[in-house]
Amino acid sequence: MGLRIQRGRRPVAGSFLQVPALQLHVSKTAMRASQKDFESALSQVKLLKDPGNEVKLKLYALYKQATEGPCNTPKPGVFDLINKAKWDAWNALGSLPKETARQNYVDLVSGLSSSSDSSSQVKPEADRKQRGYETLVVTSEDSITKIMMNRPAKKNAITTQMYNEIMLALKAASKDDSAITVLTGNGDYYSSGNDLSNFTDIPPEGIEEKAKSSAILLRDFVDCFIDFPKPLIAAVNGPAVGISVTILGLFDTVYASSRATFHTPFSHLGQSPEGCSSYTFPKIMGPAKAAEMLIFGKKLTAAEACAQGLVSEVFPDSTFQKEVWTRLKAYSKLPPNAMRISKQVIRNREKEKLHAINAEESRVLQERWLSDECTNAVMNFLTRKAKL
Ligand SMILES: CCCCCC/C=C/C(=O)SCCNC(=O)CCNC(=O)[C@H](O)C(C)(C)COP(=O)(O)OP(=O)(O)OC[C@H]1O[C@@H](n2cnc3c(N)ncnc32)[C@H](O)[C@@H]1OP(=O)(O)O
Repeated sequence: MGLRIQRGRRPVAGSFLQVPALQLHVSKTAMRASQKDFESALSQVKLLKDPGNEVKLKLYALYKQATEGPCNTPKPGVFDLINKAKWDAWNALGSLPKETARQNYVDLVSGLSSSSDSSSQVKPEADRKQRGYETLVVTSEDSITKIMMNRPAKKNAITTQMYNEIMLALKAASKDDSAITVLTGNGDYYSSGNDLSNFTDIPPEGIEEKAKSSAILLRDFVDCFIDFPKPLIAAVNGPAVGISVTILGLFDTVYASSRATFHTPFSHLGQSPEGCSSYTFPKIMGPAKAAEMLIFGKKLTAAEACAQGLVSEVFPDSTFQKEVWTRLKAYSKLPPNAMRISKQVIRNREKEKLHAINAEESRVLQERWLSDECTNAVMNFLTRKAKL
């Protein structure tokens, strides 16, 4: 995928080491908590002074998730208050992997130990923060779950790990007690789209296998947006490229900074539209405007994107954060069930169609990734010969 450079020879992992981007694939799993760390945290927790019910619930939930996986017991009755609170806390962790839960447990106990050492209280903010993500900052506050892409130095380019973490964060947000969910970016970009170095991490089975697994990842990723049950809002804080633009058609509301731009340079990259944009964009802006973006890679300003219906409202960059969050805090106080049901009424009849479109777009891209056009475009970027 994007690396069929030596014709007739089977590319192997690491066969392209002269490209500096390739040397960045360092596994971070070594940083995860071991079973020993976990056991030591379990002993340590008994020595702590009472951390309060909220923290105890969090510890309980992480312990259950780390040892048993996702919540697997029936919901206790409404009058069984204590067991229901415990069940809710565990269930809110969704499909958080066992090892991440174990790491979060160890981190939480270590934070509690150091704060009790210095006789200070655990800050509620620290408790509200959901940890365990390396490429995102995920917080829940004021009935809003905020998922912030957090690779500002790389313009929030989406690595394989980030795709997976966004899926996990969305799954957790779909089950937590927030009313609305917001996706945004840290730094000057919203996101520069797919991290092009994803194309360099070729498994020993070869590039066809890489294209296949990437198509599966893409399809799963987009499916999470199609199926997301609560109001989903994008706060587009700066320029957006590629897949970060296409999936906007699956959001319920899109707010943009006046500095944001919207760019889908698929033909330049030898690729084709994804994120259901081959369907949502013509529907939103009409086929002629959609073709200019999706076939010819026309970059839209925030004002143009708003005029064409892709963006709900544009705010001056200087007041973007303040105005957007004030608006969202007001929306988050609306009855959550009514909002969820309204979304279902608006979106549900399209769901099946969107899943079929997503499958088709992913299948077409799987082939595109093996093309010379795509290989050359990705190579040119990675060897610093080309930028958008
Ligand atoms: C599982 C696979 C699913 C795939 C789905 C299909 C998805 C398709 C798409 O999303 S297509 C869009 C792909 N994106 C791009 O082609 C953007 C490439 N980037 C650029 O052209 C430029 O970086 C820029 C215009 C976004 C910003 O330019 P500039 O302001 O001059 O900043 P830098 O180029 O210096 O960027 C800083 C730093 O970030 C790295 N970087 C930025 N974007 C990407 C990216 N998309 N992939 C990889 N790396 C990126 C850039 O290389 C710099 O790194 P460095 O500091 O040099 O180490």
